Amino acid sequence: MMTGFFKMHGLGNDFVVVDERTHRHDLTPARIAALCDRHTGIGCDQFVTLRPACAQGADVFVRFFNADGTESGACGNASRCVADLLARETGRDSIGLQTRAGVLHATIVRPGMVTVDMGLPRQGWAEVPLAHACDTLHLPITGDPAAVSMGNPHATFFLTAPDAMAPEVAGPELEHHPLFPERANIGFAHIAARDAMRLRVWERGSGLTRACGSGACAAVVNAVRRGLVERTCTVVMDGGELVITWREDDGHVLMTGPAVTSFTGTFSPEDYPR
Ligand SMILES: N[C@@H](CCC[C@H](N)C(=O)O)C(=O)O
Repeated sequence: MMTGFFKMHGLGNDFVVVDERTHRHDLTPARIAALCDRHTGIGCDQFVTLRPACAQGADVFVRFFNADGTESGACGNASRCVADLLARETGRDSIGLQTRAGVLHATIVRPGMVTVDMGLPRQGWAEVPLAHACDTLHLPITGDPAAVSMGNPHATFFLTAPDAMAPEVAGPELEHHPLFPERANIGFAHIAARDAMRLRVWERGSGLTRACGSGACAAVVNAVRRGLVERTCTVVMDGGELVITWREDDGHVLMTGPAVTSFTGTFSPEDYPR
């Protein structure tokens, strides 16, 4: 039986989205990893499945998988893409996304431009999670990164020059640092102004991507905690820009940026190893 998919991206962070609301498709972690392979599969940074929602206020239950087949609680760029998809399906401009990290509310700013309320950042060491108690604003790792969870674990390094650290060199080891029991996404940020930063992210389970939405939220939260930027900040990544606001009144983080459908297609799950 053929499975339909949407190929989507947010700032070049790309996804295969499979709708399982009416029919499950036997998508094991190994099969997802094979489908994510850019040479022998469809190719994408993350694989996303949609199932019926069971939480109040949610239109759909969204699951995010990395290219290695592991699951993550959050994916900012894919959240915008799924909201855009559902908005076009329903004709509404407000969509509730149930994720493993909670229900996120998305608003369509205009066609193809979406704001997602990514909720509260988790700043406690056990919430990130870290392997032992320590100050999440100054991790005991060379380079002095800060950590926070946006529903998934992030560490952010603040660089003195844009290319002071190369994500593809430092990222793989840091992702597996013993301080991160669930591994971590590693951000490399350079503050350009009080309202702008440059960011590259080595993503857990997917490697260097062109943009990371949750990583951008984490970088702004960590930069605000360190007094480096204002609460609204433009994050410039290889694939383009996101505007992130860490709202003062309720502590929620809002992420605004594009969502694009590249093409649709079909595949046969049985053609990929289970
Ligand atoms: N690209 C994402 C994050 C995807 C999940 C991440 N690699 C993890 O394992 O937590 C984004 O846009 O947030």
